[in-house]
Amino acid sequence: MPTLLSVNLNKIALIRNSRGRDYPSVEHFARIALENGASGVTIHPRPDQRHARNADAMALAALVKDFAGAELNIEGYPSREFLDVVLQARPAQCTLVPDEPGQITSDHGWDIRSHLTFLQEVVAELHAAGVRVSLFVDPDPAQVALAPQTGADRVELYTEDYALKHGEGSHASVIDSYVQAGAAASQAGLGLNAGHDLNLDNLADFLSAVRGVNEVSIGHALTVEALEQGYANVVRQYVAICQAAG
Ligand SMILES: CC(=O)[C@@H](O)[C@H](O)COP(=O)(O)O
Ligand SMILES: NCC(=O)COP(=O)(O)O
Repeated sequence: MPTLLSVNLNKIALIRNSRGRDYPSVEHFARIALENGASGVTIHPRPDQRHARNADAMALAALVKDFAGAELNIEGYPSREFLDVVLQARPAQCTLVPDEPGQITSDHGWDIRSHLTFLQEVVAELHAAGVRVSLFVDPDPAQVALAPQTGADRVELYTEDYALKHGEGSHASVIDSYVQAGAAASQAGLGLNAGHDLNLDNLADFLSAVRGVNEVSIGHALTVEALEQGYANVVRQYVAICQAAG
């Protein structure tokens, strides 16, 4: 089962918002990503709409229908406003992230035990709308083991710590936590996603160690790498790494 790539378009939206016009177009780069082998696209519309906006969710939900099998993944904190956007867009997947509104970026996974009833209610509402649900979690087997109690379909391993250590040449010190968390997902019957700060240098090592990853969602590094190498070229490189991982 190959790992699928979902391209996060947040940073395209960030550049777009800096001029108040639809340039660059999020939809244009979504098409480039999907035309070059990505299996889906991701956005994370935050409360302040600093980059991805609620309207992008509707536009991308329509756009992915032009590509057989392509999926939209909408990430975010399940506020009422966010859930209403997801219910209107009806993406294939919604990834629930425990971010506070003012966070500069996502930096932790759910404490499932202390949010269990809330997550159960949110998952049930999204399932009723036919949306697959993934929970953003730290690489902690104990958290992963709790995830089925929420009704969620998948977990997404938060990979920033791995990425930072890989950049320092010391990822061996943390990779086992991801391996164990991935094994816990498999034992719990959960699908396994991963994301945050993955890049062209660290992705292959992650996928060779953590087996059975269904989907990686990548955006920040991909966008920066594309500034040097071209968007289509970088997407194709990520797809090749995912396919080589088997
Ligand atoms: C949940 C996660 O780790 C990322 O997908 C997040 O969406 C990144 O958000 P920013 O692009 O706002 O940093
Ligand atoms: N869920 C991770 C994601 O969508 C993109 O994270 P990043 O590659 O922008 O760090």
